[in-house]
Amino acid sequence: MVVASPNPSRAEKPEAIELPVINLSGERTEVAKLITKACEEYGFFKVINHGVPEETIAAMEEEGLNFFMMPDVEKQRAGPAVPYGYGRKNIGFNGDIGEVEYLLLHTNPLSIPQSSITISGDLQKFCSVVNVYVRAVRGLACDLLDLMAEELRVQDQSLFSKMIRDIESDSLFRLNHYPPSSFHHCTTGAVGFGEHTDPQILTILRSNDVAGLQIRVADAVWVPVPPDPTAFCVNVGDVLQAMTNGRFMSVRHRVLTNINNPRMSMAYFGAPPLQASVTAPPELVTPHSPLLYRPFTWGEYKKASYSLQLGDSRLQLFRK
Ligand SMILES: C=C1C[C@]23C[C@@]1(O)CC[C@H]2[C@@]12CC[C@H](O)[C@@](C)(C(=O)O1)[C@H]2[C@@H]3C(=O)O
Ligand SMILES: O=C(O)CCC(=O)C(=O)O
Ligand SMILES: [Fe+2]
Repeated sequence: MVVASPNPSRAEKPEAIELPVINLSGERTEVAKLITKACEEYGFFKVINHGVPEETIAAMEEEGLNFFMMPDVEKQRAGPAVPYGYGRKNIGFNGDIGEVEYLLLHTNPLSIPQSSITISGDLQKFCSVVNVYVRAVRGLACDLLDLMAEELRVQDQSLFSKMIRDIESDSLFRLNHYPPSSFHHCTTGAVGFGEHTDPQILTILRSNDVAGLQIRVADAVWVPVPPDPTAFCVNVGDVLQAMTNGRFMSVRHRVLTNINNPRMSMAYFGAPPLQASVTAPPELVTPHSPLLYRPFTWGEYKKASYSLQLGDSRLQLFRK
């Protein structure tokens, strides 16, 4: 378990930055401290001994790979991703493009497009595997959010987690597939998913054993996140930055494609219900740290996000 300490020269040496890896089987208060520190410093950490069963992960990975291996016509039956379904290259609705194909689903209830009768061969099995996986990673996200609330001394310790436990939660699940770059003379990959922050509360992400994810540290340097089959990556999203009154920061990240191997990632985006109000609790607002963002609903924030481009800093629009 290593947490890099602030170091003025680290911006010049990305390889010297050790991203936090937190062992969830450690002592509760110690784990809560490490998580909070990582959210303040990076808005990002990895977790190991997370409790999500290996079979659940393996089954989801298998379904994901089967889906992306299907012929284009079959995959396209699950599209276009407007707003949910199969998409390729186009990300969002404002001209963002990446070397990626994806399946984007709403989780409450699972939004499998009606026309995609052949998803992965057996639609019912696909849905059941996704539902089991989503339940497991949502559980992990809730545990992490409760630890954060505890360490931040927020009175209602389920303040964050209850938003994604809500039956009306607007959470999403996304499978991304990045084919290897075809530019043989390049040593670095193409942009698979351009730089952005995730708008939601918390993202629980994992990938196959192929690198590509990078996070932006100290607004200065892109740090590669090595793939790790035993870990989940956790991203702080914009809503959690607002709800912690700027104490946690939503992490900017991007994906570069690998020149030899296909990368597949699976992301759960824990979000509030559309009508839920997003603001920092009074415990995190003091004369020293006045309220940074005006209260907004998740629906309002989501609408603003979708009207902007991937890399835009949307929270700025809500600064007081
Ligand atoms: C360009 C866009 C794609 C995105 C919606 C947005 O307008 C800005 C945020 C993007 C993002 C990033 C995290 C998730 O992958 C995502 C599903 C989300 O909620 O916000 C995507 C959106 C998308 O691909 O539709
Ligand atoms: O593919 C990845 O590792 C990250 C994808 C991502 O950032 C996203 O889907 O929002
Ligand atoms: Fe993301």
